[in-house]
Amino acid sequence: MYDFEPEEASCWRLKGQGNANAVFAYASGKEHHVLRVRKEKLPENTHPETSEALAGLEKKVWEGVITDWGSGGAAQDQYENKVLRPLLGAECFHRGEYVRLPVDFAATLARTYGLQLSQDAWIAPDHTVFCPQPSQEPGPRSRTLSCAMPTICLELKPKCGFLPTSPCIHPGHSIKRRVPRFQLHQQLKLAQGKAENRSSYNPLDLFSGDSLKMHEALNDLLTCPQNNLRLFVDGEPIAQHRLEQKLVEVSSPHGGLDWVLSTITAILLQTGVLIKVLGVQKLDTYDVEGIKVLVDSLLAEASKASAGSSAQPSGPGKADSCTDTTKPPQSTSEAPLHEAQREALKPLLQLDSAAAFQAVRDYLTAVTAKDLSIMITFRRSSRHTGSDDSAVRHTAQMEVRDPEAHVLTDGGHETEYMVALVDLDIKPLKKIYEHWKLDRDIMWMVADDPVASEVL
Ligand SMILES: O=P(O)(O)O[C@@H]1[C@@H](OP(=O)(O)O)[C@H](OP(=O)(O)O)[C@H](O)[C@H](OP(=O)(O)O)[C@H]1OP(=O)(O)O
Ligand SMILES: Nc1ncnc2c1ncn2[C@@H]1O[C@H](COP(=O)(O)OP(=O)(O)OP(=O)(O)O)[C@@H](O)[C@H]1O
Repeated sequence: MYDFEPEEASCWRLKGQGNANAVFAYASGKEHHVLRVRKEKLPENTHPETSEALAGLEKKVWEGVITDWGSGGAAQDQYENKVLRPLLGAECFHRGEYVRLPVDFAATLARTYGLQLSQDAWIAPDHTVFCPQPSQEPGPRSRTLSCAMPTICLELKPKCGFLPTSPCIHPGHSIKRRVPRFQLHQQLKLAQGKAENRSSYNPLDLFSGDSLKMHEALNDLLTCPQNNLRLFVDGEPIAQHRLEQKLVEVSSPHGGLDWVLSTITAILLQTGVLIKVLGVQKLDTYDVEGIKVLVDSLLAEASKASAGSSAQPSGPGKADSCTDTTKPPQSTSEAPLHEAQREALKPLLQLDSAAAFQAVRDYLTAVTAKDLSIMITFRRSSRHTGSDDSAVRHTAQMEVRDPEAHVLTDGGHETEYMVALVDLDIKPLKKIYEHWKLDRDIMWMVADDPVASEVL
């Protein structure tokens, strides 16, 4: 469908990027696809034997689910199809098609935007626009609502929507049971200069199912969007500092920000997408404090079992050179396991290998759901269709041709919308050690900072 000759690279415009991927839109505007290109990974600071042991364990953990770890995106495809789709439902899923980019094309794109890009990429629908855009020639799918406003896409990265209750959590970390992880992490981000202002956003409110609390959570995201709220207008990404102003501008003839937030809330409730995402997040039942110990023990067992192997008996948390030894040794995180944790961990460490691998898979799957984004794309019709809601819904269903679109009615107006989930990447096993270190750093931060303890 697309020509990936190097001279074609200029047709692709950077639309967004994260840690792991850069996303480009086709500049002609005729096509409604994005190219999501995997960034080149930096060389890792991990002991090679540890990496090998982790890679071996990772294959065992996913045995029977992922059968192809080679290049070509098969592992991600199998993860989405076999693990995520049954849990999250097919509605919000738009799995892209893997493409191996020619080396010259990837290099030209990388040079243009100053990025380090791999050749691994996916073509996916552009979720920030309807197909086709209102300004374009009508096509077979184009008999959509006549629009009074541009297409708005709000992208939410809701993060973890529940408080952990795992008995594997150190009693000294009980704040984790009371304060959402997002707010605890804010503390560390502020201290590290990764966030300029504290966000008051509370994911528990967004996931509450209570429209007033959801409205409030969305309002907090607007006030301080960080990387948890992004705006696209007619497919164009809007700079974070202009987000609120632009949203006011495009929505003011239709009820302004209040209408936008109510619409988003109604869409989230109508689709039930947050309930599904929360269900997957809750597969993290042991917390990283439990899962890290389980992975340590699985690595130790694998090391014992492989005769003659020189693999390290523990994970990178102990073996690599990233461990920060400058932190106070009296911290509960460096202390040996608490008696209560030891007790709580017993059943976990006695699981047979199939159940242990399932526990690790569940944790990793939950992490995907804690990191995904929800793209909500909508536009309001100029037509006033009367006040009989059932009649309106019927008419709307007859007229809206984009199979991805649904319709919401308010005050006789029709709002066409689509919801899509993005960033559904499988998380590598080694991430568990990164999560554990981050968790430890957050706990140090909160324990050591009297202001933090007071604010939280
Ligand atoms: O660990 P967290 O909660 O900070 O989440 C990371 C995100 O940070 P955030 O706190 O949302 O700013 C982080 O987001 P940013 O790149 O900072 O926008 C990534 O999404 C990262 O995932 P990956 O390494 O790209 O696979 C995320 O890592 P995972 O936890 O999903 O492995
Ligand atoms: N199908 C899509 N249509 C339109 N925009 C998209 C699409 N997929 C991704 N994007 C945009 O590109 C951005 C980066 O994509 P993505 O979240 O996949 O990157 P990532 O590196 O995996 O992110 P993270 O750092 O959170 O792990 C998204 O935040 C979103 O704004």
